[in-house]
Amino acid sequence: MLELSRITAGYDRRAPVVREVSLTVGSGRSVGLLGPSGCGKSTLARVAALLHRPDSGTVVVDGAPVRGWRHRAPREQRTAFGVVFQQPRLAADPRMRLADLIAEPLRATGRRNEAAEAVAGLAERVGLSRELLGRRPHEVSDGQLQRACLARALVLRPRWLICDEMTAMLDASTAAALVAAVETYRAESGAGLLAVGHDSVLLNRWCDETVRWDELGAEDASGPLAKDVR
Ligand SMILES: Nc1ncnc2c1ncn2[C@@H]1O[C@H](COP(=O)(O)OP(=O)(O)OP(=O)(O)O)[C@@H](O)[C@H]1O
Repeated sequence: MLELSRITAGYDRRAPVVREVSLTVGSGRSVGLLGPSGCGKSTLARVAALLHRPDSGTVVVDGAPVRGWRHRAPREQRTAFGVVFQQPRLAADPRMRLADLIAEPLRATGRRNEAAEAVAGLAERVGLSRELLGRRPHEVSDGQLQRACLARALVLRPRWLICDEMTAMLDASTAAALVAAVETYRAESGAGLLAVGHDSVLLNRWCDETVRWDELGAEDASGPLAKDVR
């Protein structure tokens, strides 16, 4: 289970963009989080993925409370998450060939020797040809680069996937292919998913449940209004 409780987070402690928000995703479940641009979805997604330390609130991952974010998170917790962002060009080192980009988490965790086999399998899964694997980000389309970013998110076989507007910049067929690749992985691994976006048709079709940002609510003196999604 991924449990976010009373999360307050942002970029200025005096003006947080996420206030006392709670959200729970059951193990192996998929939850779509819908909300308008700028409401704080990405910030909450980054807190959930242990990439952004909240000002207050708690995150519990599969029963273990999170005590540190980013490099302060223990490796076991950090690598439980695969994350895909909206803009692949901001998420990819422009100097790396796609094969190295996909393998980068393996190298970072001392498993370089598994790279060749893992990259070949994942490339097929996300629909990247061998030829594309040898190219650098500026030599491929946004959709091709996002395919590589999804492969990178899957390479450590995470128990949780956080997809933040993963398909927002993609054409319909690439979007469908990436959603299918996520669902194939989830079906075989039992991984849970938090998918953030503003496309209710897509998220309703993709996820077990969807929840709107305004339904997450804030908590007030009379107790929690937050909606749990299990
Ligand atoms: N690095 C940052 N520094 C300062 N403010 C930020 C930063 N990132 C986001 N913000 C601000 O925090 C607020 C919430 O942003 P966030 O990206 O979480 O929203 P969102 O709901 O995901 O929006 P979108 O759907 O447009 O991506 C916005 O007002 C945004 O301008």
